[in-house]
Amino acid sequence: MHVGASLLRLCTLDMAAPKVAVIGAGVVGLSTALCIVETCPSCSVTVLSDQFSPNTTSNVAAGILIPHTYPGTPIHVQKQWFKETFTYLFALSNSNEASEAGVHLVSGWQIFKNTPTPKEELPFWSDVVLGFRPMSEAELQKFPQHQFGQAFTTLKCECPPYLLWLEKRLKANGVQMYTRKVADLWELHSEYNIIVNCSGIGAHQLVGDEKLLPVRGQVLKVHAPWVKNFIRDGDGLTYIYPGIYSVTLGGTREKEKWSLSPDPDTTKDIFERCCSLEPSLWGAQDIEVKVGLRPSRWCVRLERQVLSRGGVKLPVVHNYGHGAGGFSVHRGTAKEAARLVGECIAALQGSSSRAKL
Ligand SMILES: Cc1cc2nc3c(=O)[nH]c(=O)nc-3n(C[C@H](O)[C@H](O)[C@H](O)COP(=O)(O)OP(=O)(O)OC[C@H]3O[C@@H](n4cnc5c(N)ncnc54)[C@H](O)[C@@H]3O)c2cc1C
Ligand SMILES: O=C(O)CCC(=O)C(=O)O
Repeated sequence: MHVGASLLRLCTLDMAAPKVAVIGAGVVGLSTALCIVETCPSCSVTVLSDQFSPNTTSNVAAGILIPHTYPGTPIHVQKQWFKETFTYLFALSNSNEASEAGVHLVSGWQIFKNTPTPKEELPFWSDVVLGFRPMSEAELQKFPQHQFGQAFTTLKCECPPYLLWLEKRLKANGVQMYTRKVADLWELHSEYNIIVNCSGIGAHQLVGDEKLLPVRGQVLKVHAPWVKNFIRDGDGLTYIYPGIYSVTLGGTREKEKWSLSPDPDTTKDIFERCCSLEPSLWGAQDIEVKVGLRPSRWCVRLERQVLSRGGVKLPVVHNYGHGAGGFSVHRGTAKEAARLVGECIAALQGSSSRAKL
């Protein structure tokens, strides 16, 4: 569209009902869209995504709420994001929607082969999860290779049902959802007032973010309904997370690897590592292999940006780069993104009333 025509079009967009496009339908995009409609009921929100559940990275995740640390984000901010997410999902797990949303409490152990560092011994999230305490000698007898451990109760999302639950909530709030690959944020400027970028690893190409890199993860989903407790090796590589329908066994963390093809040798290695922690898993059945690319970054990109081209301005809120912890912090970052959308609306309303004078 000609720049002059788009300027005119932008001016005629109704600022009483700002049009917001959220790019991405993973846990971050859907929860951000939901927070926007909750905080700005007059907004008209549309989700645009080239893939929806079941074809997102978010579908591959174990969905456990155990934060990963973003070195470039202050710890108190990360704790706030985690706390808001935990509080939100705890209430959901305690409601009559818990089974549909696939959200439940799960108890278990994080174990260490060597004495942990002080940060590992008392992680920043220890007073957010429930009942965090050192494991007793009797509990540690289950893990003869490990010297130290922590017991606690946290939450887990069964990821595909949780994403569908979010989609259902969005539809009930009048949010439109369209399959569309966005090649350039500017292609949306004549239709929307504000763009919210929740494209996960897709942001590498969409906004050319070279600080955003994939960390490939392979996991197995197995049928082992007798496994009730989670087990996480403190090195973060080997984990067992029982869910409602399957147990997730992990994992791998392969930096800058883009392949989505499962690797059979890795499958065998993951299975053996998990069986050495929980020998009853030798009896597990129906092994399904999944691969996802964690959108990893030094810090989550959660900020406002105003793009400018030929005198036209396009407000953008970025919310991507959640790496290995998207489920753990999604609600907290979605709330902050919605607050930033509110700031964009206030700025647009200010400039449209100035233009009328
Ligand atoms: C094996 C594995 C296990 C994990 N386990 C956990 C866990 O237990 N707990 C936890 O907290 N985290 C976990 N994670 C991390 C978690 O999966 C991610 O942090 C989270 O899914 C990121 O969500 P997202 O919405 O940003 O990305 P995605 O789920 O990848 O969603 C991005 C969306 O953007 C869309 N998109 C991208 N580019 C474009 C474009 N140009 N135009 C239109 N649409 C576009 C995609 O189609 C997709 O819908 C795990 C990750 C992996 C790989
Ligand atoms: O690290 C964990 O324990 C949870 C799984 C996860 O977040 C991951 O594999 O990225």
